[in-house]
Amino acid sequence: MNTNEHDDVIEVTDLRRVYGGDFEAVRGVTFSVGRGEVFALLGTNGAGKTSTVELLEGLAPPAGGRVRVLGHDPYEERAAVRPRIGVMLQEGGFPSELTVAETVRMWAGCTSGARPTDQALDLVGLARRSRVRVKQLSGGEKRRLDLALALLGRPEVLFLDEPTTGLDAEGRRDTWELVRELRDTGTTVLLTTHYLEEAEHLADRLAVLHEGRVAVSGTPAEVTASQPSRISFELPAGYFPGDLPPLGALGVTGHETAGRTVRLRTDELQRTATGLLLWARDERVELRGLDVRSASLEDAFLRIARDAAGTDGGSGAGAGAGDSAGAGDRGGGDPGTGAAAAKEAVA
Ligand SMILES: Nc1ncnc2c1ncn2[C@@H]1O[C@H](COP(=O)(O)OP(=O)(O)OP(=O)(O)O)[C@@H](O)[C@H]1O
Repeated sequence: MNTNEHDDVIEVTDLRRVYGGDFEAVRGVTFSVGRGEVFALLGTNGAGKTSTVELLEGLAPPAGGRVRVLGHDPYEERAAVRPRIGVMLQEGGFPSELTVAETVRMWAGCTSGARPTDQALDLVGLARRSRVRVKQLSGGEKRRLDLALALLGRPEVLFLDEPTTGLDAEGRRDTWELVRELRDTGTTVLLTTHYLEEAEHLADRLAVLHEGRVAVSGTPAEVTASQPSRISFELPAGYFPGDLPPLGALGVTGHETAGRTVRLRTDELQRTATGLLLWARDERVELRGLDVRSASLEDAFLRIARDAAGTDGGSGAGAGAGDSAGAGDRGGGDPGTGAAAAKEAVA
């Protein structure tokens, strides 16, 4: 048994899952999660997140590779693992005629060392709704009830499959706060999410899955560091792209122009921004609409989706084609178009 604080509580090595004998939904996934860490699995629809998490929960045996949760095989040694984990599935499926409190009490009957019902409901902000029938709860309240049940046995490891889907902004923030509190008291949390800001706010580390494989992993900062920062502005009246200072000398790695809007990519945001502002000062012009931003997790995520969809003859996905020239490379060079399309593909 793991007792060391720094032990990996979850270890996944070359994990595989096959459906119907020939469809490989999980194709060699490897990652580990340390005690007290929040780890997020992100990915496009159908990337294999739920398929992976179900193997960690011991709901099915893997087709290949190895899973250990708290040092045990969660499928073969289910009895050793199950009492120490909490699971919040995507679909709860409770009897709809029971009240909220009755549902918790029923669940508590199958859970050793369960928290008192009031405490469990209080944790997720459902105490006031304890006498309401489950069928009368809103979608977001049902997600909270799911979470209360997952927390009932004071789990060492918590699996949360899209925990905030259907919650309003306040409910989402409350859930994040709760997850942080649990993490701070030593609970290990593995969550899947479609919300990139959720991963950015909550996760100590994350992995982005794509088509059953880990496309990128690391801390949110590490993952975003692999993406360029962006600067955009309107060309001052009477100026052409060729009038700008030599962009390569400012650290610009790519640029495109759409109408009067210039968009630059750079790995050296401060150097590029400084050079541009000094140029504007010397020219005595204003850079209207100036927007300077570091890469976000969303940029990294969209790039993965875009790369995956990038075999369609070079439309929005080929925004890099605009890297070579200053003037006139518009249309397909508009990264907004490509990003929006990619975002739709992953929404
Ligand atoms: N029981 C099943 N039988 C056959 N194929 C399945 C089964 N469950 C999932 N799949 C397929 O396996 C792939 C991975 O599905 P999975 O649900 O793990 O993805 P996901 O990343 O959780 O997706 P989402 O974000 O849409 O929930 C998909 O192509 C899906 O259609």
